[in-house]
Amino acid sequence: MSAVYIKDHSLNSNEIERYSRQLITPDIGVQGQMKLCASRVLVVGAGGLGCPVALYLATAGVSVLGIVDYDTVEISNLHRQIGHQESSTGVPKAVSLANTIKSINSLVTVNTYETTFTSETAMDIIKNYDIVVDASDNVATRYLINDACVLSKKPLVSGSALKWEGQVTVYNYENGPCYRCIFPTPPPVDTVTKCSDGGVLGPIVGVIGSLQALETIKIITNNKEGVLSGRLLIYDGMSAVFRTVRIRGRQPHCSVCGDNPTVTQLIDYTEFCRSNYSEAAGKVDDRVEHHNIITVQQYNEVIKSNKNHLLIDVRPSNQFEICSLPNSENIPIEVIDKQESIDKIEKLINDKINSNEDSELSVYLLCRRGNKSQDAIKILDEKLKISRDKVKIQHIKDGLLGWNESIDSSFPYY
Ligand SMILES: Nc1ncnc2c1ncn2[C@@H]1O[C@H](COP(=O)(O)OP(=O)(O)OP(=O)(O)O)[C@@H](O)[C@H]1O
Ligand SMILES: [Zn+2]
Repeated sequence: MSAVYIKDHSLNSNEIERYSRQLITPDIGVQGQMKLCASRVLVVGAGGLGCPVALYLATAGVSVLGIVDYDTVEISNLHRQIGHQESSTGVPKAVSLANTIKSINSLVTVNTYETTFTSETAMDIIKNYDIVVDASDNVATRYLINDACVLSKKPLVSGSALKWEGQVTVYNYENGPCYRCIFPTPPPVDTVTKCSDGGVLGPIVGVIGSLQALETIKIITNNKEGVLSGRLLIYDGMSAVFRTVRIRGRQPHCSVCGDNPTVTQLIDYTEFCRSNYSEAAGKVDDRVEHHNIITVQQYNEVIKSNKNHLLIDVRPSNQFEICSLPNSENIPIEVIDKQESIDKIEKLINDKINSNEDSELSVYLLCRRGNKSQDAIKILDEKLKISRDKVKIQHIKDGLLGWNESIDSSFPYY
């Protein structure tokens, strides 16, 4: 499988001065620096991982850096995406990161792609680079990058981070496994926790992104022995523990890098993974009956008309504490099926009905994006013993993100 042959580039005095501390390092040397100064690396994602990766590769003297990101900088990115500034809010992330890089190392050529990396765009972009770094945040993009790397015979430096933990490995290097050898099928959509749901600490993505940059430097400088191929490095930031575990080698039956591959060109990864190329946009499909759905606009009318109703917010309590709509009760989805919660909901319903006897009571379920609130409908439909004559249960489509977008932009978006 793919090795990397980077031609040498003789160093000029500027480069010798700038990279002096690095080029005297054992196993780098002038030869290694010459390789770095001739190398071309593509970084997909200019977020939490992509910022440290691109910054360290640029400062190490990579010749050409490609940066792909379809998104723009937001204030909530700045706690960890250290290649962007407050003044870049609203600017495409690829451009913002490129500007930061150029202000640190003007010797580097930065190509920006302010676009989504898709099956249509991937091969055309990748062909200009020697190595690809996956700094994205969603499963569809991970499979896409993997397959594009296998098909174009390029090593892939992969990283991920969530909460207090992160992982790094190198795929498709010197006959090592690819991402599909380890994960032949995508995980069920519901089991994927996202940074925007689970949170992540800046220093965690900083550590993982730095390790990705280091693996890339080892590949470029031909330090083959140390490359993290066939091994997975796991960092637990809370316990301050690094572990490296062996993972499966290349699988002869792998559908893309195996002996008789069935994937011989890029496919539709959004269909394959039943999710899209955007972690945040993650369109939520309607999974409940039409009469169980209310829009944020309709809920706004409910509030304005003072209609008797019960609002249950099913997000985790730590999210509820940050911000919530007025008069909402927090019963997290994780515990809503417990008898204690059901009893509590029945009591809340009865209290509301008794306070306003002749009206029908609507119970509205709310979460961040309108996904878990649909699960809650199904659970309550099954568990609530209370008569449905006077009680109607609905979920608020698009959840609090929809509320922020369409009703109240001052409601914290996070
Ligand atoms: N297929 C893709 N094409 C281009 N950029 C992508 C693709 N998939 C993911 N990205 C980018 O990768 C980056 C991942 O970084 P990260 O998760 O730290 O950022 P984020 O999406 O801004 O996070 P948050 O969830 O806080 O909004 C994002 O900037 C995202 O736009
Ligand atoms: Zn494989």
